[in-house]
Amino acid sequence: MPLPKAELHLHIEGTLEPELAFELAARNGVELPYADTDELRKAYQFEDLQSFLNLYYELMAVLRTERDFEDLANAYLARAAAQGVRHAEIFFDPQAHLARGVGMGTVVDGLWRALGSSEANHGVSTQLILCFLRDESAESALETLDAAKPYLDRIVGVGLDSAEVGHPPVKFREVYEAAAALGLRRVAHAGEEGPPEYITQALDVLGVERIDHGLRCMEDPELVSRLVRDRVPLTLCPLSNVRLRTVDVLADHPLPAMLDAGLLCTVNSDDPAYFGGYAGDNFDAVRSALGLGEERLRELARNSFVASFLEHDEERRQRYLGEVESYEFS
Ligand SMILES: Nc1ncnc2[nH]cnc12
Ligand SMILES: [Zn+2]
Repeated sequence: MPLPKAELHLHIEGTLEPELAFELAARNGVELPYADTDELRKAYQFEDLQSFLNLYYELMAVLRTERDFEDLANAYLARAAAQGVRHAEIFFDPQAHLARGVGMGTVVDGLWRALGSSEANHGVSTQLILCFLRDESAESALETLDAAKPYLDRIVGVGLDSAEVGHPPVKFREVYEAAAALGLRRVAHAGEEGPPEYITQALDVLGVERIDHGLRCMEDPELVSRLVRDRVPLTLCPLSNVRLRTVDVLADHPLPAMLDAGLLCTVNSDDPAYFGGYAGDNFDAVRSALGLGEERLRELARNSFVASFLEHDEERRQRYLGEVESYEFS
């Protein structure tokens, strides 16, 4: 049995495996510029975040109907459950779909067909986080939040993703204020490729409760002290960092130093279909590459539930935490 964990940094569009991409392409009559899954897999060589995003957005063309989003989410939930994920807070990128003429209702209703029955079907509780694309305009983000208003009973919070450098958090002050006024939780990608100041801005200007990635905080000791003092969770994605070349090799990942510094780190998969592994694979990889012991792994699992947005169901959070504490490593 794998270590129980929550996954807090997972883009549902990043779970599109090549086999499902081809299946959906055939179903929807979409032509992909790759002969087969082998050729597509060969394209998974990334120089940086942007080179990955280009393929990530290109492949989304196959996602057209509610059923496509349902199938995508069910495939992820089955894989995540098999790797010990008990709770998943799932990002989605509506602007990437709206731009292709796929409506907010198609996306949310489709995802919900899988998420609404995920506990019964997969034993995984779920929440949805709507992400704004930071390389789109602030107006577009506001329009997107507006389009999501009929669906807010199924959305726990907002996030910020896509190309980071040159798109500082401050650009999205207004939409985050509007989201807060609607009672939505707030997170943002910061310090993945962007500088430590973007992390500070996300906290000060956007009022985020968690930082997605946050890796580059290590360049600023004062910021590290603040994140430790305020117990701001960081949703790290080790295999993603290697594939997008933020870190040269996994053995160089700063995770052990971050834990030693007292940061509230969690381990997640980001875009598992593209980066070579789901949540449990990321745990296994840091265990072997970084030599993390059992108590460090337990700490990471504990942190994931502490950092999750389960305030509406503290009983559940305590149950999950109990599973972590009583887990026996084999
Ligand atoms: N790792 C990542 N960083 C920023 N935006 C993303 N969208 C999907 N994955 C992402
Ligand atoms: Zn991400």
